[in-house]
Amino acid sequence: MTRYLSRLRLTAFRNYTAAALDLDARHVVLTGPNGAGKTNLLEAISVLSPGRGLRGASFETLQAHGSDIGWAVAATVETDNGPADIGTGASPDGGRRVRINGANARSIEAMSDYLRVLWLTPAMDGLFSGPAGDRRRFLDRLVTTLIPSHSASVGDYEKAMRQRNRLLEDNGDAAWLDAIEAQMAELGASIHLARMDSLTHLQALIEQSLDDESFPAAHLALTPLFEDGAEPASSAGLETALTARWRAARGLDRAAGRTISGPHRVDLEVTYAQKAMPAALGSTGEQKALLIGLILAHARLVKLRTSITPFLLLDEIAAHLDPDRRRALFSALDGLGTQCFLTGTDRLLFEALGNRAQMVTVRDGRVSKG
Ligand SMILES: Nc1ncnc2c1ncn2[C@@H]1O[C@H](COP(=O)(O)OP(=O)(O)OP(=O)(O)O)[C@@H](O)[C@H]1O
Repeated sequence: MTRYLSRLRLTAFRNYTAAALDLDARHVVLTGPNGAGKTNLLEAISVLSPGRGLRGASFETLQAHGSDIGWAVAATVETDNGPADIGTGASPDGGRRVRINGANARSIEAMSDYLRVLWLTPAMDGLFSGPAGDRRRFLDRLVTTLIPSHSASVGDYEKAMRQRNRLLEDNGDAAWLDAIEAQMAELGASIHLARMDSLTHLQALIEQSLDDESFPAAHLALTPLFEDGAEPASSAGLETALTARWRAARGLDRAAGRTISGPHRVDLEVTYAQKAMPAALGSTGEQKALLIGLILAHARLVKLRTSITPFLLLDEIAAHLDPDRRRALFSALDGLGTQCFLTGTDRLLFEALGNRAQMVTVRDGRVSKG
């Protein structure tokens, strides 16, 4: 059976006061005017996974303005082993609560046993040639969908780095700096290796999509750029290299007020048919087609490595594609065997999906079927 969301409930989430949606296993098309709440609904699904969701927003911003009830998102996931009720929301300490089948769960990572979520949004348009941060977020998202604890490791690394920056600023104790840099190096090396491993697997699947004319991602190459020019041979080698680099850079980092180099600065070189981006980029529609090819490869990878078919959230994608590519997208989504959530302002864009999708109208933070 295809895993699917059969029910979704939003409380005090963005522009939704309270909304409930019952769904069947088909794709879900959300249509409605600008500002209706379509992306917010996708974001609600995305926060059912580790990390901060598809906008990368802090949890406070998810809270509906003017509401004194804490935000919450709950869903029922239908699986081969029966339905599972999962939910997350604001917790009094400013973090988030996680509930699975009526009990509190230790962390959001536990949710990954029930669902994995991937998305493609207009904010990812700069993935190939925009700022490095966009590619880092993509990379960490890639790893998190395969190794759910990755998101927390990145958080721990960043926390340790902030501590280091504060210690440098305060001219703190050198032994403390040694200890924090050692902790950063251990976390940084494992984060780096997980990224490289996931990227290698993704690249292999990208290359296998050769026959896909509509989404010709097969010629796309994502290659890590190393600050030192070459990748260290082992995790231990990387830890040693990072520790040495940070120790040597204390003066420079103190002057800069931040840690100038390390795994938090990694970037990817993106080429298409061996040509560098952005020169190799075609039209807006062709770029979208490449991004779709990439996300489809990502979805196949998650399915292959975790045996959990991920839910796919595609925000405003159909509008950029010509009718042939739209049809190809819909059949590619069918081929994945997952429930996909698509948004758009124009219902006609989804006509070719016929009854393979259920239509949902979104208006002023309210949802209705049909
Ligand atoms: N915390 C919040 N509380 C209340 N409203 C919010 C909150 N955060 C965002 N909004 C509002 O939610 C509305 C809907 O946003 P959303 O991005 O979901 O629209 P959309 O239907 O995807 O529109 P578009 O077609 O323009 O992309 C916006 O008007 C925004 O101001």
